[in-house]
Amino acid sequence: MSTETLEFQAEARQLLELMVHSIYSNKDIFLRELISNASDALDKRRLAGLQDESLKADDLRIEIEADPEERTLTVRDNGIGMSRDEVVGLIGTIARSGTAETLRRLKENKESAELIGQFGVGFYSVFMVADKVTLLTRKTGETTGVRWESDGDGTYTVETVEDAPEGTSIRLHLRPADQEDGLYDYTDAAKIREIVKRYSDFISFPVTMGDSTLNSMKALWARPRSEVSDEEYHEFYRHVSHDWSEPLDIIQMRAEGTFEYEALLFLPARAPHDLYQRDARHGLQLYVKRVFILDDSRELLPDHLRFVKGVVDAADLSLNISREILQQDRHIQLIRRRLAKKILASIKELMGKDADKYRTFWREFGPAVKEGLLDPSEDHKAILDIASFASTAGEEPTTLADYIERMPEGQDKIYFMTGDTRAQIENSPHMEAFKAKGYEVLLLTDRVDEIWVEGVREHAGTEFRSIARGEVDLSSDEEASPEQAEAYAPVLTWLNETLDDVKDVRLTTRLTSSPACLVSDDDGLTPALEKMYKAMGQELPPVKRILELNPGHPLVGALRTAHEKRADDPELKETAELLYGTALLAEGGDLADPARFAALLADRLGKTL
Ligand SMILES: Nc1ncnc2c1ncn2[C@@H]1O[C@H](COP(=O)(O)OP(=O)(O)OP(=O)(O)O)[C@@H](O)[C@H]1O
Repeated sequence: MSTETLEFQAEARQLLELMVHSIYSNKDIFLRELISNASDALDKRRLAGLQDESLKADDLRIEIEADPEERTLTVRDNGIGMSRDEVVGLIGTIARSGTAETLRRLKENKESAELIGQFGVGFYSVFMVADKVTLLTRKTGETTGVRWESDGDGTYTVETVEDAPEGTSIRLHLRPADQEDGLYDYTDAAKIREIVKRYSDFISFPVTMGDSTLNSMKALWARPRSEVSDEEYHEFYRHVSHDWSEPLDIIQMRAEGTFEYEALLFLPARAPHDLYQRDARHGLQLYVKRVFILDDSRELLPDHLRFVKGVVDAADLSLNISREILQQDRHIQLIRRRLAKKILASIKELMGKDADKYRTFWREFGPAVKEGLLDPSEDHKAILDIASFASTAGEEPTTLADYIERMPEGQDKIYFMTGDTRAQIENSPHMEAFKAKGYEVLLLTDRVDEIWVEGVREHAGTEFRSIARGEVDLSSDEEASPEQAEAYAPVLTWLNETLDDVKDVRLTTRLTSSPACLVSDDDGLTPALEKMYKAMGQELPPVKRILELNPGHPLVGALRTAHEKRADDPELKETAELLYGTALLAEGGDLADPARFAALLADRLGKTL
């Protein structure tokens, strides 16, 4: 049979290069990766046998064979195997999105181990310890197999073979041991045993070498927490998540009664790069009575908790359950609700017992968790209980409970403003009266904040209130007097007619130092929302806001007087435009016609000199 020589895809080649010039000090992990892959293949094989009588599988196992003379190590499984196309597609390429970006960062970065864990080097890690790798595989149901071979340089060969056993065997031609470089003698039985025990003890198939079985095969989620070491949990976490960093928290639960299940869940310590990509792989592994059924089961978690990793083992589901059924199954919906509740409760506990971990969690996953506030069927209180927000009270984010606790006499609302950056909001004119009064304002800069504040009205009995919306209701000593209102009525009416882009013009006590600001109606769209809708392709009539004027500002006072004296002066109209433009700029908004604004301003400045 002819042998074909193919090139690794560019990104795969870069990753291989990193492997060959080994960026890890711990090379032992190659074996964990091989066993992990073999275990996944066996899971699939077992399931195929359960779903189709004719494929019944027995004696599923992983065999390790070392040959000190030849300096080879072989890891063999009788799992599902790979077709020729799969070998080329899965081993020769890295399909995961974001790989190029991650590789670029890896090259520059020292936190490489953590970064690389985000997409898992998996199979390629063999090139840390081997200078030649031969993979022989035959997929269940196919008659011919494939031999794949590579030295870890830019190319590999594939050929069809007639007599391959079902499953996959991977033979490593080991590099010479070099203890200083962390490269051990991987034909040494004691070393192999140590590695398997340490990293792969929980694997549910026997891992054998000669006559002995090296692992205990105990399902971790079925063991009491007190009997499992942190190290074992962490290894298991790596197996299910492909993430090399340690999880922030471990959540275990068991439901007994009419519908029994066990769950072992992990909160990761960092967000994967694809957390906000629709088609990304998220979700839990589903087992039925210790048998692996499905990977990435998003149905087991609400979307806003999609980053949680782990396993659910349900006792009463059918082994034939499909994703489609999963979506509608009443029990699954029940599990999802219970898991969500338990996860939020665990995060709340984490807030109390380890503030640092909680802060890391919220920094990484807060924006995702807040998506839950967009779903009316979710428990908003439970989500807001574990949320924190940037605030004018200090550099550190605050919880709502702490905010409410700090509210001074007279304040009865949770004030917030949304925007792109903290600085932009803090310097916005809307803030002035709140600063003056000493009222704390939450600074909401995540995109999702723009949306949830539209629907969520209160927390723990205290209303939310945007400081850029509606009339300001701060009880102020400087309320506009009836005389003032009367004096300003003509100029306000005139401004309203003159400025096409505003829906109303009124006086405010919101401002202390700026002349003007723009606010949305109580039920009107905000500019950020308008932008979002437009980005989604929705046609909207232009959204108009209200121009609020500070009667205490000299410019506003002078405009009123000028209007009284010479209402027809065309320059007054330009002043009105400048006033509106300034209000827009001050909040970080975009002018419709910046060139015109600049020309008007330059003209005015010229006249002052
Ligand atoms: N022993 C095996 N039997 C069957 N398929 C395998 C085997 N080893 C690898 N594969 C296939 O090759 C793919 C790529 O493996 P690789 O280890 O590089 O990445 P991965 O397992 O998908 O991810 P990670 O490395 O993050 O665990 C696997 O997803 C699997 O489909």
